[in-house]
Amino acid sequence: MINYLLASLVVISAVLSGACFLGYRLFERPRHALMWALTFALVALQYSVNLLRDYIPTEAVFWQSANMLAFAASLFALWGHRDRLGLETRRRRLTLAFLVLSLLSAVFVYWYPTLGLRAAIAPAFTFLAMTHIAVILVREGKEPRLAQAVAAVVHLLFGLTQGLAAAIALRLGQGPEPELVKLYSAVNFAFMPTLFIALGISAIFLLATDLSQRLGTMALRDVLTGLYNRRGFLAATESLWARCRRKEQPLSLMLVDIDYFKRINDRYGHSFGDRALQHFAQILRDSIRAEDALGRIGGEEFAVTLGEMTSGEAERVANRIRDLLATRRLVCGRHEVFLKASFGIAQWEEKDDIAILIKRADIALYEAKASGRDAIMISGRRGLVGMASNG
Ligand SMILES: Nc1nc2c(ncn2[C@@H]2O[C@H](COP(=O)(O)OP(=O)(O)OP(=O)(O)O)[C@@H](O)[C@H]2O)c(=O)[nH]1
Repeated sequence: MINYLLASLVVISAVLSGACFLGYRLFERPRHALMWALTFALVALQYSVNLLRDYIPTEAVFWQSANMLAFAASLFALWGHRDRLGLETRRRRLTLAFLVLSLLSAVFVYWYPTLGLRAAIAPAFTFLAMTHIAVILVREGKEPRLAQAVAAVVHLLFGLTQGLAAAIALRLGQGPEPELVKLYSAVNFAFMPTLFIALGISAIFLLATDLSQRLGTMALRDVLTGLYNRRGFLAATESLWARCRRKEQPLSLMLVDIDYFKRINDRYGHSFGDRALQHFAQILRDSIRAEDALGRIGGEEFAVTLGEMTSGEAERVANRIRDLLATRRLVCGRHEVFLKASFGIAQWEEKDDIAILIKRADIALYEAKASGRDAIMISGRRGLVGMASNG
């Protein structure tokens, strides 16, 4: 009966390892997926060692190999979770922990054979590792939190059963009490396998939620600059607009288009053109507040929605951008390039919806371009408000 259970646990661990490995291969190779694949592979080996116990030459070899596999599995699980949350982990420390634990196990297995200690050391360490994972999942978790909260609970419960198993193993080492043996079997063969499967499922859920979160972000972001794309920009503008309307505050929308960008591509190449777009995006980022909406809505066309700002205040922002463009150079080999841009600004009016607001900013931008470029034009105001002297 126990052998059947162990055999199914070998298969389940192998399947979980395969699923994590697939997650690694299919979902842009997150390193933690690979570590979890290794964790479950090591657990599969650990259950195999238990299953093949009768074929292992000595009890000492059995305990030492089972313990070392358990230490390695817990350490890889821990490393994977820390890696996923962006927490630094020193490989040297992990190796050291593995060596010290293996040595300690060897002491209880070979030099001072102590049944309780050699059986308790691995679950005791797993308890510590799982509790650590549960704590960092709660403390350092990122949005959305549901999958992480579930994983934290499962890790904690699994850790607690391991802690309980360790405590019972310690007591059993002093003499087999029938009640304790029963409890030990219940923990090892009923709770632990169930929680172990839940643990595997929670890992797969984490990988899946991370992926869907990434896809959601990618759908709203421009890959080259990291700014919003048109869709993301419109969504961010909608919420800014709703907030300003509620608070009866002004709002301005600014379209910015790099001048003669085609020439940059033609002269210095497309990849330099890409760098120029990133450079331009950074200047825009540095010129506005975090709560403003900023997007790249076309090839070399950008848009900024400035909450609680009149068109006059938006004009000051445009001038700040022009100042930065004039001072921050781009270098391509021996060449220095300074970008220039044209600006169209429109302030929201009662009758406008977002489409009309954008349309008005677009007409102003067109006029700025038509006037000779490197200029700022405000919708509804006659004439240019800013134009470089060497325009
Ligand atoms: N490197 C690079 N170039 C791009 C990208 N998207 C669009 N472009 C280029 O941007 C250029 C836009 O050219 P035009 O629409 O003629 O605009 P322009 O040369 O800036 O002229 P004006 O806007 O009228 O001042 C084209 O050469 C596109 O190939 C991109 O992602 N990377």
